[in-house]
Amino acid sequence: MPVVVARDLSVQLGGGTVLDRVHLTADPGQIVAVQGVNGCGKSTLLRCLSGLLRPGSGEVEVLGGPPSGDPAFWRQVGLLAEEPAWYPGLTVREHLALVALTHGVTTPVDRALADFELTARAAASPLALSAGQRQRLALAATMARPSRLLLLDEPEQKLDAGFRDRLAAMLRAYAHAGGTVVLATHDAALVAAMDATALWMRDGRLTRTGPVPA
Ligand SMILES: Nc1ncnc2c1ncn2[C@@H]1O[C@H](COP(=O)(O)OP(=O)(O)OP(=O)(O)O)[C@@H](O)[C@H]1O
Repeated sequence: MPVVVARDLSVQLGGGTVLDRVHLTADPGQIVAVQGVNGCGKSTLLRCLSGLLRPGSGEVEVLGGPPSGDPAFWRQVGLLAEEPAWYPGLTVREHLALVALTHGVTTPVDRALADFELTARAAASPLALSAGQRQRLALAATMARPSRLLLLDEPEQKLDAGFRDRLAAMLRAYAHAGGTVVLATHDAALVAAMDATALWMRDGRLTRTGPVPA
């Protein structure tokens, strides 16, 4: 059974059509990567899939029902969209410890710090991190806990090339273990490295074909 089903999704914003009868499905173990130019509607699609935006028409089913927005839903779904608000009085380690405690993660926090290359900054406040380090912390907070679905809006943002490769490997492993990923991205190399199903958004429509090379 698919983890994500979107049928005939349409969204109008600011008087224009942003999503136009979009269909999308994502199965367990599948990584679906949506690419397309700035403003083509990728984030809007992810907002619909996460239940943060109600489509004007069409249907979304996530894990067998409409995205409900209650804690039980979010415990199964990891979302990386806008940068989260950090607690200035908590360190990087304490943020990840909070996530681990809340989600019953038994793997030591040191492991997540190492996986996301944050060990050397574990005692810092998130506000004292570089932009790329903060992106890694946001990814760690999303990925270092159990979930069945990851919805990621441009997870490659601000990451260096080495960590992008690492991210691809981590997402591949997540999918290999049965997780589902739907992401919006501008990084074609990341899509290839993850062996993802590549989709393109153009004029509010989702297609399987990318831009024709010039
Ligand atoms: N609240 C809003 N009111 C009006 N128009 C909006 C609103 N939010 C988004 N839009 C418009 O909807 C379109 C799609 O925006 P969206 O953020 O989904 O694009 P995107 O593909 O994620 O772009 P990017 O690659 O720049 O992140 C854009 O033209 C944007 O200007």
